[in-house]
Amino acid sequence: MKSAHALLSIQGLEVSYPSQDGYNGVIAIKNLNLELMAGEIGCLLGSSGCGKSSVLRAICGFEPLKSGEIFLRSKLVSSTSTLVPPGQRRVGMVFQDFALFPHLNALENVSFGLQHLPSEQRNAVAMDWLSKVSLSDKAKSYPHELSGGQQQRVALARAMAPEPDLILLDEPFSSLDVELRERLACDMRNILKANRITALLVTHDQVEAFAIADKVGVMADGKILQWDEPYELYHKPATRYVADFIGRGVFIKGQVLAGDKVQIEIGELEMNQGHNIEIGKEIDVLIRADDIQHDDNSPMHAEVVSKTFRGADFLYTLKLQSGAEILAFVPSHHNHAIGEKIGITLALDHVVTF
Ligand SMILES: Nc1ncnc2c1ncn2[C@@H]1O[C@H](COP(=O)(O)OP(=O)(O)OP(=O)(O)O)[C@@H](O)[C@H]1O
Repeated sequence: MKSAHALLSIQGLEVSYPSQDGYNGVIAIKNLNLELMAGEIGCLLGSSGCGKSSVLRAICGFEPLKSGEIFLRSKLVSSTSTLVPPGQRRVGMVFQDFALFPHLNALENVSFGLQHLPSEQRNAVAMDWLSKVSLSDKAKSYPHELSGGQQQRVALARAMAPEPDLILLDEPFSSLDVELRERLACDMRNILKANRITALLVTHDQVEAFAIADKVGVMADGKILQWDEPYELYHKPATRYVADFIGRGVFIKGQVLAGDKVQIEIGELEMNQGHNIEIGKEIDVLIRADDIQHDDNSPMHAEVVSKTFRGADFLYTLKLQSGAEILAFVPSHHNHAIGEKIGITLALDHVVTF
């Protein structure tokens, strides 16, 4: 159902590409629905080839639709018989490689989309946007004189300056260092929110998606499997694929007990969503790395099978008595050897079962 107040509304979107031999086409997007309210930041999250960029291209007007409709501010911009040209959609775009004009300085890059304004006003507006992304002092710098993060902020200012209704961001952090990404994702969210900009981002990186977006859609094979707030996606994944894709975890076997409980090898858990499951039934229980706590005093032990040092913590793979393996994040001052048995406790809030 299309909401009258959505800034962006996509209904039943299908996009396909012709195959190389010209016969059987590739269906890249299948019956995709999504809505963004004004000021909301959405994100499409999925692995390579799942169709994220095809959705952005369809919103921009670069792809004709096989079926479905796209509305911007309730105006039909794409359908099988309508294709409003990209330049008339009031949609801004920030590309993976930022695509700044190398021969123009930061100010000129930002003023590029402001040709309709008299030159004095154009400069003032561009300077104002540069200051909103904290780059007033770099107005005269050329892209090659700016760091990756600064180039990205110029690209964002350039996209925001003409005040589009919607900004699309295609993997905006992928060319930057891993450490930088999380901080910049947080900065970008603050800039977008401070300027009440509606944005849709695509990424394959969950940390980025969660740091920036109000709503995240997990995509696979041209479909959105779940569109939800990050907290809900993490704690209440609707499908096994989503549970697997989000966070670090494993499934271990459990048996349903009376009173909506489930027994797993390392304890008894209360199910928040397990009603109507027949007692005695075997189910899979998701145990994430952050559900397991290391505790030297715990009587329950597991053997360290492998470990990855991540700076602040280790990601341990631990073997239980049955041979089943679980993951655990353990503060990095607890440096245990492979083969050692360490004490663990279960600390689960939301039990996810399939
Ligand atoms: N121009 C094209 N011609 C034919 N097939 C295409 C074309 N563009 C994309 N595809 C196919 O459509 C599917 C979705 O591609 P898309 O680029 O939307 O995925 P993506 O999730 O953005 O991937 P990535 O994260 O790698 O950029 C893929 O199977 C891809 O091979």
